[in-house]
Parts: sequence; C-alpha cells; structure tokens
Amino acid sequence: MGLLVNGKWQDRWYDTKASSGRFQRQDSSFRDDIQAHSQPDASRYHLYVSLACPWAHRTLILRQLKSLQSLIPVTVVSPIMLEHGWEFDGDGGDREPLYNLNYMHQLYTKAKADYSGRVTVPVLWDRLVQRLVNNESADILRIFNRAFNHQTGNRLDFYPAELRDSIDEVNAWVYRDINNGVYKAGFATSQDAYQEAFEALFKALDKAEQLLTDQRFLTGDYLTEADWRLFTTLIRFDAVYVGHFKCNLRRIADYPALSHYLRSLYQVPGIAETVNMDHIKRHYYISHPMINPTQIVPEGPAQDFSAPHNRGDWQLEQVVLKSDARV
Ligand SMILES: N[C@@H](CCC(=O)N[C@@H](CS)C(=O)NCC(=O)O)C(=O)O
Repeated sequence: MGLLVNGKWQDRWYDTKASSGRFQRQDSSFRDDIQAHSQPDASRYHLYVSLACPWAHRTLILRQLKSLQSLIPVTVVSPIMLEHGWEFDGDGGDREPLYNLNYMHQLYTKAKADYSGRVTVPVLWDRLVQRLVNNESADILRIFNRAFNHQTGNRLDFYPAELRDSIDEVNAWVYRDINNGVYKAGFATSQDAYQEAFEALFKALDKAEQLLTDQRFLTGDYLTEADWRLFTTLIRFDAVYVGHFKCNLRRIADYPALSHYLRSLYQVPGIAETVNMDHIKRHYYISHPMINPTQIVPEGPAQDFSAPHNRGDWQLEQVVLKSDARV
C-alpha cells in the first residue's frame, strides 16, 4: 500500500496520526465527464477495476446493467495489493492490455507525470487521447448511466430526475456510515475512532433494515443507483467486514430484510458474475498486514446468495424507470 509523491511511488500506510486515529478518505483527483456520444466508438474507453473493491464493483454492475460490456472493455487488477500498490498479471489479475504495465501507479503517471496522491481503482481511461477521465466511482456510475444510451439503446435510468432528491439523501448517509463506515471502523488506530464508526455503522444498518421492511428498495418502489451502492458493501459484509474490520455487532444474515434484499439484488441477471468472493477475501485478508499480520484467509462463512428470497418476483425492466429518448 502506498502513494505517488510528485510522480514517485512511495510505500506508505494511511497516516492517521493527525486525526486521532481516524481514517480519512482522500478525495478523488480525476473528475472529468464524458459527453453523450452519438457515434459508435467501441473500446475508446477502458475500465480498470479490482473485483475486491466495493467502489470498483459499483461501476462493473452499471457496466453490466447498461449493456456496456462490448463497448467498454475491463481489466482486473490482482487482488493482492502490497508494497507496489495495485498490480497487473498475477494472483488472478489480468495482464495490462494497452501499455503492458506492471503497476497501476504507472497508469496514473502516464496521465500526469508529477501526480501526487493515492492510486485507486476504479479508473476510467480514454485510450484515444491517453487520458485518465475519472477515478471516482460515484461519477463513473452517472457516466455509464447516461453517456452511451444512443449506442446501446439501453434507457434504464438508475438516477432518474424524479427520484434524485431521495437518491442523494440516501447516498449521503449510506456513504458516510456504511460504505465508508466499514473502512472507518477497520482502519481506525484508536479505540475512540473505531467505536464512533462502529456505532454509526450499526445505526445506519438498522435504519436501512427499517426502510427495507416497509418498502422494496431504498427510495421506494424503484431500483436505483442507491441500491447498488449499498449492495457492494452488503455482499462483502459477513465474509470480510465482520471479522477483518471488526464490524461484528450483527451480521447481514441477522437482518431479515437486508439479507433477503441482498439476495434479490444478487439474483438480478448479470450480477452474480460481478461478485468474486475469492478476490474479495484474498484482497482484504492479505493486503492489510497491519490488521492481519499472518495474512491467513478464513475459510468461512458458508453463504448462499442464490437461495430463495421473499422480496417478490420482479424483473429489472419493471422496477427501473427509463430515461426519455433525448440523451
Ligand atoms: N472515492 C473512490 C475510492 C476508491 C478507493 O478507495 N479504492 C480503493 C480500493 S477498495 C483503493 O484503490 N485503495 C488504494 C489506496 O487507497 O491506496 C471511489 O469511490 O472511486
């Protein structure tokens, strides 16, 4: 684990000294947009992900649900991230196909030779002009949701205008207390910081449980990006966050609504292929020797996300709003 300083790689763990043991996530640095394209431009854009990473996972899900598989090729980094940061080719990761790179930090310095900051996934890359378009998953979701509709004909809208206020409202607390909350608990280096994150996390999970007891999706009757953003944390929770990040008040399996909801989303066609428990478990348990010095990967828990759920028998097209013809 490390970062780039003026374009030079340095192997360094997160510094929590200045924040009383609290993990503080850095803002993403590349935040460009892609304008709606009317001309087919197959494989101009390339997506780099880790199958272990919940933020990258969101973008893979939207790529799948927005029919972008052939338009936007994907490269998977190796699950194990140690002194060189994210690497290609090895331990189940792909070879880097565009420039034959060994490490993800080389792609960042290709984009900006004197880049300083963390080297994170996901990355959306423009191979035509060799530009790092965006490395913020929340933005990439919105780009995928909209920018290629003309080419794919897929008008499913996961951020529909009429639900934006409630999606934004849900995203704010789900991000703060759940998606990032598990990291704040897991990377805390003081008891107070851990406890603060732990309490907020389970309060937010209780809130999600209550909402999903009363309604099918987080914002009501329609499935939106808010649900997929929660999904990627829920699917990792019992296998990784309960043990490795000490988020152990309850498991998702102990929450009736959340666990059935999780299975209902997992069973949407195309989603199970985006979930790779082997990469997920090996990444967390091996890549953070400061938390798990033996790097032993636990065998359990036994989980079956394909088991029946009680959330109704719906098809994706029935529960996702469509954008209008103008895109
Ligand atoms: N805000 C970013 C966060 C991405 C992120 O932190 N990814 C993690 C993997 S789960 C990473 O690459 N970490 C490497 C590091 O922090 O050095 C997003 O949502 O895209």
